[in-house]
Amino acid sequence: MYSVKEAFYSLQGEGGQAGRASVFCRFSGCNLWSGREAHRAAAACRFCDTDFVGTDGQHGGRFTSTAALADHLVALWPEAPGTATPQVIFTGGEPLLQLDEALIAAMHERGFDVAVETNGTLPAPAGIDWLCVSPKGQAPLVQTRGDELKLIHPQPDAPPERFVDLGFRHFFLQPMDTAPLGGGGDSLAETVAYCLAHPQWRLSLQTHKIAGID
Ligand SMILES: C[S@@+](CC[C@H](N)C(=O)[O-])C[C@H]1O[C@@H](n2cnc3c(N)ncnc32)[C@H](O)[C@@H]1O
Ligand SMILES: Nc1nc2[nH]cc(C(=O)O)c2c(=O)[nH]1
Ligand code: SF4
Ligand SMILES: [Mg+2]
Repeated sequence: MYSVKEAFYSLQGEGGQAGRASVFCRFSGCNLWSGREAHRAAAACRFCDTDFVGTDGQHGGRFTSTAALADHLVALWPEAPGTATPQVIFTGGEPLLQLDEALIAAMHERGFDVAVETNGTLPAPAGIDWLCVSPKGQAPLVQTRGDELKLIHPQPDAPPERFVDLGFRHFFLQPMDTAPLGGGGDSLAETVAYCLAHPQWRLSLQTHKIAGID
């Protein structure tokens, strides 16, 4: 049984695949926050910009079989000209609470590349084509390799220096959107300054928010 908050077709907004058309599957639930505002201040992850509670979003629901969820996601890919490889991005919430090798294989069988956005506190199943790890504060990091490390900045308890020797192909710093926290701070200026001073890091902007899309 898989619990999905919402599923939709959009452009990957962040990181090294920004701009790529993708089907998003947002799983319900997270191991670092309940998703309830009353619990935010005491959570292990306190800056989340996402509603991942329940299964009531667009194209959300409970899926009792791997094939049913895979077919549901494939149906969101448009009938479109051209030869672009379809991609599904599993996110959440924390997708590694639910994503398994069977679902990855089912998406591969249907011709999709599989990307994942994870907080890195749970081991990733085999077969993922693009693994994005976004560490959170002091939460123990078990996924120390992947395609991109995308650190939200600034996090006083997660300085970039701690991550530079890990096994990732790309290192991105993404400014913290403080709107979910009531605003304040200038994450963008601080992140730009850090990237200028530390060229190992590249700037990642949440381009879907700029574009006004999901
Ligand atoms: C909502 S999370 C879901 C996936 C997974 N739980 C994680 O944290 O990576 C998706 C992406 O949004 C990022 N994110 C969450 N809140 C943010 C914020 N306020 N500003 C910038 N990025 C944020 C996360 O770090 C992660 O890279
Ligand atoms: N367009 C778009 N790109 C994204 N990349 C990662 C997202 C996420 O919430 O995991 C996200 C999202 O919510 N929307
Ligand atoms: S780990 Fe990801 S989904 Fe969970 S609260 Fe943090 S940003 Fe949100
Ligand atoms: Mg998002």
